[in-house]
Amino acid sequence: MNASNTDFVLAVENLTVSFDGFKAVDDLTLYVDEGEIRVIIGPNGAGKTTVLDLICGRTRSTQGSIRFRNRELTKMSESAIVQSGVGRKFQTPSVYTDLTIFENLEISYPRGRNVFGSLFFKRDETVIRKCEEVAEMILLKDQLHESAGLLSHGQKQWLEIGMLLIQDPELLMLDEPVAGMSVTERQETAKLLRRISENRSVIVIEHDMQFVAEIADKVTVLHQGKILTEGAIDKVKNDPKVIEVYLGH
Ligand SMILES: Nc1ncnc2c1ncn2[C@@H]1O[C@H](COP(=O)(O)OP(=O)(O)OP(=O)(O)O)[C@@H](O)[C@H]1O
Repeated sequence: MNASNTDFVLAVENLTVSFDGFKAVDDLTLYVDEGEIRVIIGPNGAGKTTVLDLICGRTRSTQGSIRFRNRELTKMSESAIVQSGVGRKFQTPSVYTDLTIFENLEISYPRGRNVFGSLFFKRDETVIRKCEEVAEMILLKDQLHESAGLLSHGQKQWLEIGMLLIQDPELLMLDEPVAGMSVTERQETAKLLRRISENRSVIVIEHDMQFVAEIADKVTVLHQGKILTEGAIDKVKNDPKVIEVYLGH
């Protein structure tokens, strides 16, 4: 049986990308389950960000396949990948600081995204409800009509997650979501990701091992573009190979 036609939300198989002969991702195979939080860890330059870039279509693969709900993504445009249900958050928050939290969420609502959508965009009950629902999830309901510029760094990260959630992605990818956050914000983010994964899968790149232990269903350790090991956090953090190339440093 071809392993690609499975119940996995995401099936990455034999994925390779070469930059001038250098394989940043090298024959990578990984599968992500429904409702799973997968954390990718590994030393600098291991290829973690490149894997997310490949999945969201920002970087084109040299070889291999990426199937999301059994649809091949490697030939699709970035926007088609977003529309198929893959959301990606980059490291630096990019919220509109001169708009309110509500407005930030509203402009991210799928109908408002293209030229025609925004021309005919009407603020109806559905949109308002959805913005409120997402604001509650990201702990910003009480500040809904305040300026996003007043939010802390951590809250801006949550708002950006909310701007993705409003599009209802089935797979959400986050690059170092707790970088620069306070301890309390980290704990809240862990709870937030748990709530988010109740009805979608999440891939997170993270260095903070305490946070990884709190959220990960499964950890994939990348090293030189390949999987060094994969499994539950306890297995991974005690693996001598992982200690040697990553945790011991
Ligand atoms: N567009 C590109 N052109 C050339 N080399 C690239 C490109 N993108 C990434 N690389 C190289 O691929 C390797 C993997 O980079 P990547 O950013 O994916 O690593 P990472 O594991 O995310 O590291 P970090 O933890 O530092 O963010 C690095 O050596 C990087 O310089």
